[in-house]
Amino acid sequence: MPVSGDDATRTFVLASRASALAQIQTNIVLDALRAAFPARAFDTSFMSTQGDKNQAQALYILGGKSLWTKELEVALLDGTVDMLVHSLKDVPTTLPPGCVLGAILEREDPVDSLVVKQGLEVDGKAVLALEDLPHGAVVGTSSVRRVAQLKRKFPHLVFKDVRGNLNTRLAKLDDPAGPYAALILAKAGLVRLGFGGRVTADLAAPTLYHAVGQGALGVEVRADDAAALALCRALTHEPTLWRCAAERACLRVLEGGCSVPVGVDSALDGPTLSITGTITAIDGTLHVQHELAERVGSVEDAEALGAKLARVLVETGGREILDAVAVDRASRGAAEDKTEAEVHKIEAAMQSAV
Ligand SMILES: NCc1[nH]cc(CCC(=O)O)c1CC(=O)O
Repeated sequence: MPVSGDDATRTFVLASRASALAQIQTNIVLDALRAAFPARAFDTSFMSTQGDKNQAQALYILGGKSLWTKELEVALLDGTVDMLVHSLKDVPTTLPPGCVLGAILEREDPVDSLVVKQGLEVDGKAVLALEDLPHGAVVGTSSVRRVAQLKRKFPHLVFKDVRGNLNTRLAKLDDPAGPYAALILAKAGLVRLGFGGRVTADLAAPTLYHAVGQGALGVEVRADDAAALALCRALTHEPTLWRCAAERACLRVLEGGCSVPVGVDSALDGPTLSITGTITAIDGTLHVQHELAERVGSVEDAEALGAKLARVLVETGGREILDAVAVDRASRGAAEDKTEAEVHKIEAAMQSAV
């Protein structure tokens, strides 16, 4: 029985996946709620996604679009939990009916970082940048956005998938017999997990435009849960909200998720919001980029700016790039076409992802 009303004894249950990063992020939100509302009760629930057969079936029927968040949303909507804590970049730009983003917390540095294999030297010198890596050196990342942009700027490097949670990935990197010279990872995740010391260099724009929403935490609640929404309002960091609203509106118009080669960079300078958007072909050959800046006075203004940016990108060559990405994906098999066994495999992979 969903409990959406408010009484002083209500316990708000925060939930996320059970990965180390997800748990740390949930605890960040928990600490913020306890600090702001010392008289209220909060609890956490960490959901392992070794989903039972019914859940796997449900995921299959729902399609592969938002596997990251679907299972948690089922628990949110049925009232088992009250607040879902996500890395905002993993949250689809359109939420299911009945779910809303109640809070967006202050963003960590959204840049991607270069992490070089421990002790790696080239010509007797430590590697401090992608430029220092020799022809054919293998860089690990599973993100099409990172591969597309970096192939274009560093054609001498080879990009290779790397899977597993952060510890596993770093172990694969440092394995003397392993193929990787370096990895590209979101700085925010490294810092939150206590691996900030492994960052060799930040790859900020214009070297690499980060993912929409990267570095920010989002809290998803039931749209009709006025009490949870009121608590969330106290956690929201307005400058992060405006920047992320613009970034997400841009991606929403481009109809992409985290698996399209779309990069952004945004800044709020007084009332002026500026946002750069990029779309890059998977092989790095084509690239469109545009920057808009406007005075904004509301989240709606920020969203309008992001949507306008998307239209400019589409009209200046972005449409052709995105269509080519869609064709490429279809040829590799759409998520909707996957068998239940394949969905299980995807789930297991996500479970181990950071
Ligand atoms: N897609 C995985 C993911 N989702 C959120 C983060 C890191 C935290 C963040 O970007 O907010 C990561 C890891 C990475 O991309 O290196």
